[in-house]
Amino acid sequence: MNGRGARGPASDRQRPRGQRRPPKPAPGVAARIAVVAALHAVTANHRPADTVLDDPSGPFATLEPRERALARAILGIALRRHGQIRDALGRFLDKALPKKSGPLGSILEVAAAQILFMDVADHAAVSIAVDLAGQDRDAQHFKGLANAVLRRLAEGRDAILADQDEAVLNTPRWLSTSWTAAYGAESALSIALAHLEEAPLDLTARSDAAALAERLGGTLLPTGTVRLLPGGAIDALDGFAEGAFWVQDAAAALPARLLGDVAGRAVADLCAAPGGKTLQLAAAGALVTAVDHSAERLKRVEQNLARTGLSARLVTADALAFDPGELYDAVLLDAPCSASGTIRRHPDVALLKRPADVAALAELQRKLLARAVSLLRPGGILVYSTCSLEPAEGEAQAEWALRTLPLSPSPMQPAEIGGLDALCRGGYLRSLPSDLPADEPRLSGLDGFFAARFVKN
Ligand SMILES: C[S@@+](CC[C@H](N)C(=O)[O-])C[C@H]1O[C@@H](n2cnc3c(N)ncnc32)[C@H](O)[C@@H]1O
Repeated sequence: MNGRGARGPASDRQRPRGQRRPPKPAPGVAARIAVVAALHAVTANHRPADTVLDDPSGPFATLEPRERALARAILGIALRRHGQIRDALGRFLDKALPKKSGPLGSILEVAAAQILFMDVADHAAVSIAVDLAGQDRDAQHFKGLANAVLRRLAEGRDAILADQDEAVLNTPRWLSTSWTAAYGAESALSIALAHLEEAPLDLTARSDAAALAERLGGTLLPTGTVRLLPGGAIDALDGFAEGAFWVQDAAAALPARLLGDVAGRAVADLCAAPGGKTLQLAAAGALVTAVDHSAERLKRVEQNLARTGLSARLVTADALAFDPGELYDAVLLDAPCSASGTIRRHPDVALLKRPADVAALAELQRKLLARAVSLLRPGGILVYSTCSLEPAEGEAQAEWALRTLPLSPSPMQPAEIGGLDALCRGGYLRSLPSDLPADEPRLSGLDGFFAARFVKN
């Protein structure tokens, strides 16, 4: 969006002396302004939602906690149900919106997210949207259109929702084609449906997972993860400040465990930030060297280590050029990937990623695999993992590594991951968002993850 009229009020410092403070937006309006800007940043400027949410000069930065929580909820739905929202709006638009309509598209989508999927009064969603359009130089010409479309949407809501195929509409075709080929039509559908639910809050305990589950009233999964319902401030949870846990999806916590007993062993954690696996390895007594090329992201690892009282050597470097002059007992390569396994947690991934990204990342992953092997002593263990559902970033890479690099397979056993047979596919770890179902959808599922273990010849 061009932001005119949709920006927050100027700070007191910037305001000329004597000028009156502009009126504070009515409750809920600041949240909608921020969501419109954030949605536009994702869909038009292709920025990952997390970078927009965390941007200190971004649209969420000045929101008060209550507005922020509302804005996050609306943005989450607008991204997760983006295909349905666009389909629904399209039913009332004869043609594409004019190019010179400013943030009108995002304003309509944000209002539609509320009308279709949230417990918000229709008239409030419509009137705020029309007001926001009115405040923008370009969108103001379409106030009438916005009003008419959104009113008709509210009237037709039930019939539209009954008519839509939510799994199809919210899943890009190339992803459903890939999942159908890899896992079958039934599983592809289950994955798409799992993506419509918010993911649970998963925690890894620094030491005693059972005690942490009891302390927080969470569920202890067979894999050792403590699971809570999503929502609420993580830093307000009992034990956060003292570093009793860190946030980590239950599937993301499995690859580090495949390295076995690492106490006293030299382990390189390549592509380590924000450090969930570094913390696991350090907590298990490994001498960890955590490598990431992003100094910014390594700061998060540093903060997490400080909070949990754990230690690791942090190295800012391109893993492809990392040359420590020593060999490691084990290497964990949690490679950069399309992240298509994390769509439940990051619904923007479905909107931002393209098949070409998978191809480019697969090439990088092979280079990183070769580098990882060169850092291992003979007999050392390599675990390669990605949070992707695409076999091109998982199984195909493991098969390539076995054909090309001095590696032997080391198939994993279900007992190593809490006895979850279903996740042990062909000796590899392969989790799907539809795995580990529970009665409460928001306590169900896992990130889509792949991991393979090898021994260096
Ligand atoms: C999937 S994330 C890693 C998540 C992390 N292992 C964890 O458990 O928290 C991938 C990371 O790879 C890093 N990365 C990407 N390319 C890299 C490279 N060539 N060398 C080092 N790090 C790289 C990114 O900065 C990012 O932090």
